[in-house]
Amino acid sequence: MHHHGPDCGHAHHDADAALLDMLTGPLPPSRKTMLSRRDAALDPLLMAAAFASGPHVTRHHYHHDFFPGVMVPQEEGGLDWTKFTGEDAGAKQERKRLTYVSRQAPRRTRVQQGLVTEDGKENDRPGENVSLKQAEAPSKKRRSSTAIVSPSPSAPVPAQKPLSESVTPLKVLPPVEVKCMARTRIPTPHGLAFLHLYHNNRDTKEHLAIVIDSAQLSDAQHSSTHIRSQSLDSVWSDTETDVDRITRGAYVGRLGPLSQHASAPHSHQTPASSSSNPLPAPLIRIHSECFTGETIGSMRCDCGEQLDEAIRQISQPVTPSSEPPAQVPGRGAVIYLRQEGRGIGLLSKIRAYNLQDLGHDTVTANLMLGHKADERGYEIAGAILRDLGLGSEAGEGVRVLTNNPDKISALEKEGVKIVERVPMVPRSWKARNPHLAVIPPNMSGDPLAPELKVKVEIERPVGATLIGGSAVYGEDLDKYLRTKVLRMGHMLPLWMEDPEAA
Ligand SMILES: Nc1nc2c(ncn2[C@@H]2O[C@H](COP(=O)(O)OP(=O)(O)OP(=O)(O)O)[C@@H](O)[C@H]2O)c(=O)[nH]1
Repeated sequence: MHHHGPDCGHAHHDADAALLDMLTGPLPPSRKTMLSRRDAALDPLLMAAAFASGPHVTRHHYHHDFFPGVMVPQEEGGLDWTKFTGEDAGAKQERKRLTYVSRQAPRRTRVQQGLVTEDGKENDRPGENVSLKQAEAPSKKRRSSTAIVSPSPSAPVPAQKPLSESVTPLKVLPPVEVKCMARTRIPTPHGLAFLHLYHNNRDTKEHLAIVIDSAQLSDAQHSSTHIRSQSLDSVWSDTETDVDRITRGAYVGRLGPLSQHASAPHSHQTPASSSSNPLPAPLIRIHSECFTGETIGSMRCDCGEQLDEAIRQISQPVTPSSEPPAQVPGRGAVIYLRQEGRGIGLLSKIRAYNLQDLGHDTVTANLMLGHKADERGYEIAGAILRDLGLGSEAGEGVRVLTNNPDKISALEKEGVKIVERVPMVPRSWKARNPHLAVIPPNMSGDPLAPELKVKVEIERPVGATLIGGSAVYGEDLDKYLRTKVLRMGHMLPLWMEDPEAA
């Protein structure tokens, strides 16, 4: 922090002297090779140091005029010194020079505007509001001179804007938009998936859709039952080639050295035959990122197994209602949202875990840290589902894998048509209480007999997506699951407390 005391900048400063010494003094023999003189590059620094020790220039000016951004790295035109690596960027590209540009209106104008009083003092604007940016800055008297980096030294000098203009009012957000940037085939232990990466206009995170629909591999034609991204398959520019399209994943069928069919743009117009579609509605899950549960196999939560289980269940073959019934590949998607820790982020979640170790539950821990129990949003998920043609009002709707009633209502608010909720019973509960493994047939399109289901789920081979495989069981996990039921209304039977519940 710099100061604005009355003596600021006028007195002799030891630091300035030390700096000058360092720049101009003879180097000790031992340092000669380590710190060689680079006079040209240091010129502006020397000037600044010299000016800073002069009688009329304070250290305040020194920082702001020559090194804007020393204190406020995000300052417009400032250099972000937090990213300074010490490497000589000029070695690779043409050296960029610091140029001094004043953004201040002439004094005459400033006096007229009441910015400078007769006695020569700079004033704050009368009656101005302090913008957020100013509130963060150490001084309200910030000058608007700045140094910018060429090559735009001759950029027009903008007149000072009235402060009211620079105070950003709370804006109504534009409608959420998503664009699928790329898609690729991913083989998983449960079967084939197409990973879709999305960008959006709300945050800078790369949200994902794991689409399971292996039928589109063999069928080169676009069918209304295929789960395809409209934004990915659309034409992005007049000049894009088939290779561009195929590279981002806008192809149909299977991609191979001898099979390259760029997809055609399409819209998700519901075909007239949608009511006669014999397939069960696609099964989807909206999953929130959980580094601990998914990547390092944490047994504090059930996130890892939920992701694995969702991909497994969606991949299960389904039986169409047509005659004769024959199994066809399952289809659906996991929308993978980058909202770690129910939206509070990994750092806060780690702190929350420590509070949980002190005896608080997951909801209280969040509240103690100043967060809500759940800070997630589902607008982006809604937009991704629309882009994939899933759950549209006129279409077949979706079946949703969840126990969380809030998620169901949030999705319905986004206009997602949900025809069924499919519960996610924790594997460890099913393993200890086989009754739980029997899912009523109307709750799932899974035709497997209950006995077979239990066997598949408990003895399934360890998948690469879940460290520790099916052995997910522990005190922490049971505590977490109990809290989800009791404090967040998750729709699961608490069978340990109440054997009847199962
Ligand atoms: N803040 C916090 N987040 C957690 C904790 N444990 C897991 N999470 C996060 O919770 C999210 C998963 O949410 P859950 O509440 O487990 O399940 P859900 O998605 O709401 O509900 P289901 O659809 O039924 O699974 C992930 O983002 C995890 O990182 C915790 O103790 N504290």
